[in-house]
Amino acid sequence: MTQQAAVSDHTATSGVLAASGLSKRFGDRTAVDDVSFAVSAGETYGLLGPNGAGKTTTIRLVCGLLRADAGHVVVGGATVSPASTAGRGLIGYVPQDVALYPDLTARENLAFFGRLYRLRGKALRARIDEVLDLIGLADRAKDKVESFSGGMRRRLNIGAALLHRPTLLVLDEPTVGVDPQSRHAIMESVHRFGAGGMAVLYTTHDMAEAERLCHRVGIIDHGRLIAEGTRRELVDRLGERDRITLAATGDLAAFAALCRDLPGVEGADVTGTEVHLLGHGGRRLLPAALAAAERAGAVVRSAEVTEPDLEAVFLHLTGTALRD
Ligand SMILES: Nc1ncnc2c1ncn2[C@@H]1O[C@H](COP(=O)(O)OP(=O)(O)OP(=O)(O)O)[C@@H](O)[C@H]1O
Repeated sequence: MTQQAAVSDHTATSGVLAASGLSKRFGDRTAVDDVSFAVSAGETYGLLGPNGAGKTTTIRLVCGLLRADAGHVVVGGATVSPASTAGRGLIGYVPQDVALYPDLTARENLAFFGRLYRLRGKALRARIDEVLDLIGLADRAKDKVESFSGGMRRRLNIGAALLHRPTLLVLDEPTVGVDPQSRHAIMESVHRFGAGGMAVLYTTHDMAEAERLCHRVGIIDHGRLIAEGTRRELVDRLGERDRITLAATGDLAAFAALCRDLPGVEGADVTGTEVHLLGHGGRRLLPAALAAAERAGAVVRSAEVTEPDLEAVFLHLTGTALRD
C-alpha cells in the first residue's frame, strides 16, 4: 500500500480532522506540498520535522488562519478556511508565541479569552476553574502573568485555547524553551487531553517527545509528509532492526552461533563479555535467545533490547539527522 493510500484510508474512518492535499507557496518557495493526514477523537498526532519543514504553515492551514493554494480541511464535518468560520469554533489553537496580558492575573486572562468565546457569568467562572486545574495553575490563579515563568505562560496559553471545549486541540511546539517542570506538566496535560477524548495535533522537532506523546507521527520534510504511522509501524516499514545486548559468561562463541540460527535473528557477534544480536521484534526474540544460552552452557547476566527510534527513521528517510 502506498503512503498516500494509507493516509486516505484513515481519512475515511477518522472522526475529527481530515486534511487533504494541502499546499501553500510563499513566492517561489513551496512551504507545504500536497499534505494529507487525519486525526481521530482521542488520538494525539505529532507532526515531526526539522526547522523550516513546514509544520507551522501546515497547522495554520488546518486552523483556517492561512488560505491554502490547494487542498481542504474538514473538522467535525465542517470545512475550515479563512473564509468559513463553521469548523473554526471546534478548534483550540495554541501558537508558538505566547499571547497573554502580563499585567492581568491568570484568571483575568482566561476571563478575557472566555468572553471572546462568548462565555459569561457563572459558566465562564466554572470553566476557568476547570481549565486552571487542567493546566496545573489553580494555585496561581490570582497572580499576575508578569510573575510567571516562560513555561507557566505557555501553560496558561494552552488553557486559553481550552476554554470553549474544542474537539481538536492544535499545539505548535508547546515545549520549546520551557523549564523541565513545565515541560513535564505540558506533556502530562496533553496526554490527559487525548485520554479524555480530544483529538490533538502537535508539532515538534523533538523525537523523544513525539515518541512519548503521540499515538501516530507524520514526518514532514521540505513541506512534504514523507511517512506516517505509529513509531513501531515506521520502524518496521523501513526495515530498521532491534539490537539485543546480552552480557554473559561461559562459551559465548557457541552461544552466538546458536543465536544465528534462531528465526528472526539477522546477526550475532561477540564483543568482550557481551553477545550482540540484530533482528526484528527484539522483545519476542529474547526468550529464544535465553534458551540458546542455556543450550550453549552460557549464563546471561543482563539483557537489554534497544528498539530503533524516530531519529533512525528520519535519518533513513532523509539522509540527514533531525537535530541538525
Ligand atoms: N509568511 C511567510 N512568508 C514567506 N515564507 C514563509 C512564511 N511562513 C513560512 N515561510 C517559509 O516556509 C517554510 C516552512 O516554514 P514553517 O514555519 O512552516 O516551518 P516549521 O517546520 O514550522 O519550522 P520551525 O520549526 O522553525 O517553526 C520555511 O522555508 C519558511 O521560511
